[in-house]
Amino acid sequence: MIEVEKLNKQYKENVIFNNFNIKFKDKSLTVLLGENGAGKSTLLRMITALEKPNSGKIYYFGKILTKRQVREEIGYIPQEIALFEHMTVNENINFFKALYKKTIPTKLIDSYCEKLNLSERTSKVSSLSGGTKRKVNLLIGLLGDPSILILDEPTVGIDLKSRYDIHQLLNALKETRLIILTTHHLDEVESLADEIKLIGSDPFYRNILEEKGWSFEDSLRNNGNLD
Ligand SMILES: Nc1ncnc2c1ncn2[C@@H]1O[C@H](COP(=O)(O)OP(=O)(O)OP(=O)(O)O)[C@@H](O)[C@H]1O
Repeated sequence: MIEVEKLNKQYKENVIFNNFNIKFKDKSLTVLLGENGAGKSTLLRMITALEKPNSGKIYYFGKILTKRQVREEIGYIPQEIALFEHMTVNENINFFKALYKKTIPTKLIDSYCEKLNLSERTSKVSSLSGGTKRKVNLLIGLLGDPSILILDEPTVGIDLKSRYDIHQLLNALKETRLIILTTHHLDEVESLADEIKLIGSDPFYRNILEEKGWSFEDSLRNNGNLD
């Protein structure tokens, strides 16, 4: 479980979170929904210890962790693809593997690649499609065997088949870990979400979720950040 308590975050005069509380359950995938600028990426970066809140606490499985412990516990897959383009997929895997204290065995990497339909392991990243690059980006985030996986729009701008492959793997992974994901795709919400948390103020999202009959938590409103 991740518990965010009384979190405050502002950029100069721009208040993003005001005494904000939210919880994420273990062994489930939570989708964070909200319009552009709602604060989804900011929240994920604070959970990942890449950014500091102005005040507030974040508990990971009941404990406060140091920055280094957070990095060991979390696999963070950012919106931007962060790979070495001039290296092959396998060379990227080996490079990033070397940065971790503990890593997953080669057999598990092979099995993740199989689930992702990722066969171009000896090709240079620069020659890969956008969808395949996103698959490799996800794979890199898994190398340290994280108990928490955080993905910021992992399937943005890719074809349906690649998105399906990524969904297959995420659906298998969520059985054993805590996953938080942001997306703007409703089909992604439908095929992946165990929990939906809305953090935007745009009524469009609220209305569409109600129309679909999906249960969701209205996080900013529950926290008194909205009227
Ligand atoms: N480093 C920063 N400096 C100043 N303002 C920032 C910074 N990062 C984010 N913001 C502001 O914080 C707000 C929330 O941004 P954030 O990127 O978290 O939104 P988001 O919900 O992830 O949006 P998107 O769906 O577009 O990714 C926005 O108003 C943004 O302009």
